[in-house]
Formats: sequence, structure tokens, C-alpha cells
Amino acid sequence: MKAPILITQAEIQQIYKPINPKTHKGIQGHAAIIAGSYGKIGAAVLASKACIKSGCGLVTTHIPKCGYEILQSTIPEVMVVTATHEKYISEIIFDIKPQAIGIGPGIGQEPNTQKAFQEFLKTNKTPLVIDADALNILSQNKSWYDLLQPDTILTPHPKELERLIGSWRSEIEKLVRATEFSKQHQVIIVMKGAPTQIVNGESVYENTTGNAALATAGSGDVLTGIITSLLAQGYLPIKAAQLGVYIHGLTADIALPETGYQSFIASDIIANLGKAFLALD
Ligand SMILES: NC(=O)C1=CN([C@@H]2O[C@H](COP(=O)(O)OP(=O)(O)OC[C@H]3O[C@@H](n4cnc5c(N)ncnc54)[C@H](OP(=O)(O)O)[C@@H]3O)[C@@H](O)[C@H]2O)[C@@H](O)CC1
Ligand SMILES: Nc1ncnc2c1ncn2[C@@H]1O[C@H](COP(=O)(O)OP(=O)(O)O)[C@@H](O)[C@H]1O
Ligand SMILES: [Mg+2]
Repeated sequence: MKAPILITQAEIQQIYKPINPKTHKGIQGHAAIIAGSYGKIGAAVLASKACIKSGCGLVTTHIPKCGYEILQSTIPEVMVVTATHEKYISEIIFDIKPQAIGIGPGIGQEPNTQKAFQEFLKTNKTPLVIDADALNILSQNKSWYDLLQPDTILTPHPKELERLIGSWRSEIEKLVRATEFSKQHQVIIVMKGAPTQIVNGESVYENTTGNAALATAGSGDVLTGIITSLLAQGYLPIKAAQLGVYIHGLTADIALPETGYQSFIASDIIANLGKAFLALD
């Protein structure tokens, strides 16, 4: 097993594309976020806000009905499509053509949500980020792995990773299992943790930003929004994953002197996205 390649500022400078002065929202990328259920609409808010604050031109968020007013009043910049069910996503239908989709934060695992996710996977060809409950649903339905398009990005935390690839007894065994999974299903695995590692076939990349302030509810939901936004802007999936985790961690490094570890919350990641992007310009 090769040593991980560090995701350093120098590497990121090669990946990062400054904004074209002549761009407009129509060509900055349209991202879709599919997230939230009753009691977890916050996950949809966090992912959607991080998405629009990471540079894409348009964001449409698909949520259950109960989240409509919450989304529209907390993030008026984001467009909203609601499912027919009040409390959970019962079907995934929208007439937009997004350049990237992020699915999973807070969606729960209702049978109807599982069915909707399966139907979605059967036809989806749009670059995709799969997180949280969508990963949990996937790991309970392993035959659906064959429905994943090449270079789909999976963003599991350690427990979600275990559900996908099984348990491991050492870090080496974890990497071997993740590499096997990545090669077999042609997916990119963002193994979230301290530090986060990205597995893309035989290649492993290790993030160099971030700190324990990120150990707070919703920080993974925010990462899903950031990576989906970068995908929608045309970054290749592996580059979107690398730049996404780097920027996400950098926000916490920037904020730490002001917030300390304890008072940092997921909204502080979003609030510091601007400074993090400026550090790359
Ligand atoms: N405001 C909102 O709307 C929010 C909504 N959210 C949404 O809630 C849904 C459920 O997500 P979830 O991740 O809380 O549940 P779940 O998959 O059972 O994992 C929990 C267990 O995993 C483990 N574990 C986690 N991290 C670990 C680590 N770094 N290192 C090691 N272990 C780690 C740990 O297990 P333990 O160690 O306790 O055995 C922990 O108990 C999901 O859809 C999400 O998007 C949340 O984002 C919060 C804000
Ligand atoms: N101690 C830590 N150091 C650095 N990053 C961390 C630490 N703890 C958590 N993180 C990061 O925070 C995020 C947590 O994601 P996740 O567990 O999915 O949260 P949630 O589901 O609550 O949104 C990941 O990006 C992870 O790498
Ligand atoms: Mg999560």
C-alpha cells in the first residue's frame, strides 16, 4: 500500500480555478441538494447554504413539505422543490437539469424514501455526492451498488464507512478494504475523520486542514454542500473532493482563534467559506 499523498496548499493551488470575471449565474453551475426530514430540516439548510456559498450559480433543494417555509425563510437564495409527503422524501422528481446532485443529509430511512432513492439511482446520470442516510440506505441494499455511476463520491464518517465496507482491525486493513470497494464499484470514497482521507482506486489522498472544532453536528452536511457546489462548477469529481475537504477544514483553522473549539458550530464553517476561498486567490 502506497503512502497517502498529502493535500497541501500547493496541490490545491493547482486545482483551484479562480472565478472568471465574465461569468454569470447561468454558467456557474446549478446544484441540487436532496436532504432533510421532519426534525432534520437543519441538515438541508446547512448543505444548501454551504452549496450556494461555495460558488455555484443556482441551487435547488428537494425536501419534504414540512421544510418549505424553513428553507425559503432561512436561505431565500435557494430554490425549493417539495416532495408530496409532509415529513420525508417520498419521491425524487424535479424538472431542472442540475450539473451536480448531493443526496442524503437528514433524509432518514423511511421505506418510501428508500424506494425513491432506488428509482433515482436507476436513472441518474448527473455527477453525484452521496452522504449520511443515503449511504446507510445503500449499505442495506448492496445490490444497488451496481446502479452507481463511475466517480460517484461517497462521504462516509467512520460508522457509515463500516456499514459500507465492514469492520476493520487496523488502519491498514481499513485502507485495503476501502481501496477494494473503490476499485470494485468505481467510486471515490471521502473517508471523513481526523484527518480525512480520500480513496480513489489505488490512490489515497490525505487532507492537511481542519481541527477538532469540526467535531460538531452538521459539519458533514456542510461538506456535502461544498463538494456538490464544486462538482456543479465543473471540477472533476476527484478534484471537487480534494478541494472540498481542504476548504472545509480551512474554515475551522481560520475560525479557531476567534471561536475556540467549544463554540464553533457548523454554521461557522459556512460563515468562514469566504475567507477560506480568499486564501486561495
Ligand atoms: N441539524 C440536523 O438536522 C442534523 C442532521 N444530521 C443527520 O442525522 C442523520 C444521522 O447522522 P449521524 O451521523 O448522527 O448518525 P449515525 O450514522 O448513526 O452515526 C452516529 C454514530 O457514528 C459514529 N461516529 C460518527 N462520527 C464518528 C467519528 N468521527 N469517529 C468515530 N465514530 C463516529 C458514532 O458511533 P459510536 O462511536 O457512538 O458507536 C456515532 O454515535 C444523518 O442523516 C445526518 O445527516 C446530523 O448531521 C446532525 C445534524
Ligand atoms: N477531530 C476532528 N478533526 C478534524 N475534523 C473532524 C474532527 N471531527 C470531525 N471532523 C470532521 O467533521 C465532519 C463530520 O462529519 P459527520 O460525522 O458526517 O457530521 P454530521 O453528520 O453531523 O454532519 C467530517 O468532515 C470530519 O472529517
Ligand atoms: Mg454526516
